[in-house]
Amino acid sequence: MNTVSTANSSTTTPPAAGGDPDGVVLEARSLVKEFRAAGGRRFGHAATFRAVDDVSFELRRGRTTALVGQSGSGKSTVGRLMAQLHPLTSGEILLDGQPVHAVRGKAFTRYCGSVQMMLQDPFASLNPLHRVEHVLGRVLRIHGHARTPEEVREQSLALLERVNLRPSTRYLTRFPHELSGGERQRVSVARALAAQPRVLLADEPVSMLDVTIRREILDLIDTLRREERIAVLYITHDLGSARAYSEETLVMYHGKVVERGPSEQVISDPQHEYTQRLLAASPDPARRLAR
Ligand SMILES: Nc1ncnc2c1ncn2[C@@H]1O[C@H](COP(=O)(O)OP(=O)(O)OP(=O)(O)O)[C@@H](O)[C@H]1O
Repeated sequence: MNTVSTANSSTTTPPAAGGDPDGVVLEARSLVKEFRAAGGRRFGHAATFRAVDDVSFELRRGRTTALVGQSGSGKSTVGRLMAQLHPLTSGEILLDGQPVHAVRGKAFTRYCGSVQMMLQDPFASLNPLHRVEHVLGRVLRIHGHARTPEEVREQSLALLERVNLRPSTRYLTRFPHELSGGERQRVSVARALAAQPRVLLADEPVSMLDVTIRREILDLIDTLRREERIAVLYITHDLGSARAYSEETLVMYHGKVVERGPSEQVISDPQHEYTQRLLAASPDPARRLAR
């Protein structure tokens, strides 16, 4: 599959020849996100709740960074900020070193050409009225990777092969309800790949799947990371898979990153009291998934 840079947005510039020596594709700098708090106004001002508080990190080519934390710690909000689905309260997101301002319209489409998001619920993220060929064809056309029906079909089949949905011709004409949960999530991966992105934001991509299927999907994402040099943000509450599938782990608590470092180190020797509690609450904190 072609992994050409698609950073042709007016908000971005392509990397310098040879690329960033550190391989940084997408960077979060001091991200803050406040939501209006439930319960209205205080002291005459709208009360706000800070879901993300001064979060910074870098996503590098061919590497996976895990964002872990308990429910409500702010992980998904970080993912949505990086995907440009929420405006920032403050802070900055940089793609190829260039600030990305809250993008809409065509600029948003161009941003999605570089940064794709994958959600945990494949039932909700795939339109039940559309066949797989429509789902993939739409993305291929929007990003200009296929134009004619023949090109769309050929590339869609190649994408299905890439995510191990074989025979691909059979999957092309299926509706989401004709697929298993794991197959649906493979279609979600294929849809993300159709944009030829350089960054994949995977928000709990396996939490709704049967345990037996989880590893298959995580292995697939890991293969793409390695072979296509995609930068992956892996959002999860599962410390075992963060350890197995990411080089770096960030631990979030109440909107802040309280600990970060090489995954092996963070999970085998946590320094922060919250990470220690998270590990203690994990069903098998010492678990290490075989690769
Ligand atoms: N659109 C919104 N409006 C108001 N509050 C929100 C909004 N989105 C998220 N929040 C709040 O922000 C906090 C962080 O939510 P977020 O979904 O980022 O957590 P999370 O760590 O991803 O949790 P989970 O693992 O359960 O998905 C929560 O308290 C949530 O209620």
